[in-house]
Amino acid sequence: MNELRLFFSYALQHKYSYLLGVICLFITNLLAVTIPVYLGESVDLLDGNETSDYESLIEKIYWVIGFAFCVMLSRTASRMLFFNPGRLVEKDFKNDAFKTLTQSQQHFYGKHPVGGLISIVNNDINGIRAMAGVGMMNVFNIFFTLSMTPIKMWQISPSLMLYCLAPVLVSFLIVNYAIATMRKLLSQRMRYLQNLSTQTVTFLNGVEVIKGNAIQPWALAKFNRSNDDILEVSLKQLRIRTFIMPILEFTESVLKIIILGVGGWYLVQSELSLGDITAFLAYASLLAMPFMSLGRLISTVQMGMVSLKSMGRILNQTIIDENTLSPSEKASFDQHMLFSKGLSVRNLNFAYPKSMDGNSDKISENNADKNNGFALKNLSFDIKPGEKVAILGRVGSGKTTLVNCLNRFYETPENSIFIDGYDVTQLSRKELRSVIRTITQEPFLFSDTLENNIRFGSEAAKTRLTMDMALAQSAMKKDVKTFPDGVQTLVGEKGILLSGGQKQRISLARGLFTPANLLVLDNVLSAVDNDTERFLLDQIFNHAQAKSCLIVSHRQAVLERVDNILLLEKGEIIATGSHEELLKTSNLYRETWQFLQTGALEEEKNV
Ligand SMILES: Nc1ncnc2c1ncn2[C@@H]1O[C@H](COP(=O)(O)OP(=O)(O)OP(=O)(O)O)[C@@H](O)[C@H]1O
Repeated sequence: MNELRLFFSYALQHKYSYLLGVICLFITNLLAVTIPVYLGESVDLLDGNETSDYESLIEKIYWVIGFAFCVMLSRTASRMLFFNPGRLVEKDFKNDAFKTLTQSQQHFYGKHPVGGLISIVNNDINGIRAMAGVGMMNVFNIFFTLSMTPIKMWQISPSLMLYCLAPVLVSFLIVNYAIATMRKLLSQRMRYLQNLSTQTVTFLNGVEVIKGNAIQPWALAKFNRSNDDILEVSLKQLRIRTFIMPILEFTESVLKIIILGVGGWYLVQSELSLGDITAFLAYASLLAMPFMSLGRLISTVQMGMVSLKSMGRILNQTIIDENTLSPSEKASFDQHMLFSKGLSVRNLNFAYPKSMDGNSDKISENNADKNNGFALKNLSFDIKPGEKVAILGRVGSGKTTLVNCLNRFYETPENSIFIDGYDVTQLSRKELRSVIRTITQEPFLFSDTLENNIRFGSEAAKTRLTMDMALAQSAMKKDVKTFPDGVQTLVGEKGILLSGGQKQRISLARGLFTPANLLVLDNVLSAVDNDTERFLLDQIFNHAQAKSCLIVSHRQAVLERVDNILLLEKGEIIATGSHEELLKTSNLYRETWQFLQTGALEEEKNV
């Protein structure tokens, strides 16, 4: 969607408010151009110096006061009627941007760093708000003033009006040139703000690394450079802005001089009265105002367009997340019965999009060298209800990639992964994730209480576990007793107040708490000791609410206990079978097993 379409798809939701605002602006301008008529007539009455004119003068003064009061009311109303939608449009854009960001694919985040996205939602949005509020108001205000004021001036003296037009046009051309320069600076400034925000997020995320390696001077220098860029461009903007306003004020003064000079000449020639000149002077002020607003309007629109372009990068992503099964499939589809036959993977191939250069059609060179560009190649296997399956493979063999394809964290290829025969790409992510629950390799905790971190995403009504049971099953009960506020303890940003093992176990508790048919555990037991590991495995295998389990692990205790093992090498399944079968059929498995046993013996000796 182009920028203007995107803008109007939001702004037009408030069309009635805008419509009322336009009516108020029309009334405001009509009254504003009527006041000089009365002022002129009053001055003419004064000029007449007749006692009989005094009553008419008082009457006209009352009219002027009345009109001025009405102008005040209608202008206030018009501002509210335009500014409120501006705020509402801002809110809607922010909400939709956040919603889209929560559904964006992983490669989107590869192209757009989080800091930059935060800056778009927090800073760039101001441009859109201004365009929807003050911008929209100025469009109509300028149109009414510039159409009504010259007509009134023309009615008094066409030639004097043409004289007045000349300086206005000259200043308009100068201002327009200045504003064209502003546009470049504006988009530069937004880019710099996004850079600074990205740097801030990156540095704060890695603050421990910065402190640990004593590289504060390096980080500070980088931060300062970005900050200097912003300062430089802001100062340039400021210089142009401070130059525009005096030009417009100067134009107004020139206009008045022309009116006094040329109008004075017409007065001497008796072509105009003193009242006409007074009215003209009042119109000159009215005319200068829209030209000032015109400058502001152009810059508001330019800023808005730059902001809409940034926002469009978020909102214009095509995220299809709905059930797209055919009508006949839908007829037999029952969400509650899903996974009654289990999961099948058939000839699954997957290549990462080339993320950093923005060309998502190309595959990642990282993998291309190793496996013709594919991180997963021709994988086929099944997980039946109740079955426990393990994935074993060297570092970088594609284990996490497979996990992320199963739950569609990545854009899973069509016709490759099926649940009960339904292609997972035709199910909504919500449907899919109510069946497959994944606990990722890097546990992520929200800055909230421990209990909330476990409950997040669970539908309380369905779970048969109490918080106490979830804590017991994830071996967290003892730890929680030592926390000052038990399960209500705040865990800090990303769980900073907890140990690595505690974070892993809380994330495991989160997975166990919410029922699912297939529990996928991606290397989640790496930070726990052997005894805890055995305890956790017992809980997972015997008490988990899930019917089936897929565990990425190279732990002996896992490999011995699962029904089936998939041995991955460079993205391909090179052997599959139970532990006993693989010991007989796969050299690599046998070697790995011997290596694991040696490692375990060493560990025991060290203990
Ligand atoms: N986001 C990504 N973009 C491009 N390539 C990636 C991305 N993530 C992983 N890869 C590459 O895909 C391959 C498989 O990675 P994956 O993370 O699936 O391996 P893994 O078996 O889980 O490794 P580990 O045991 O270290 O977790 C690796 O070559 C890796 O460099």
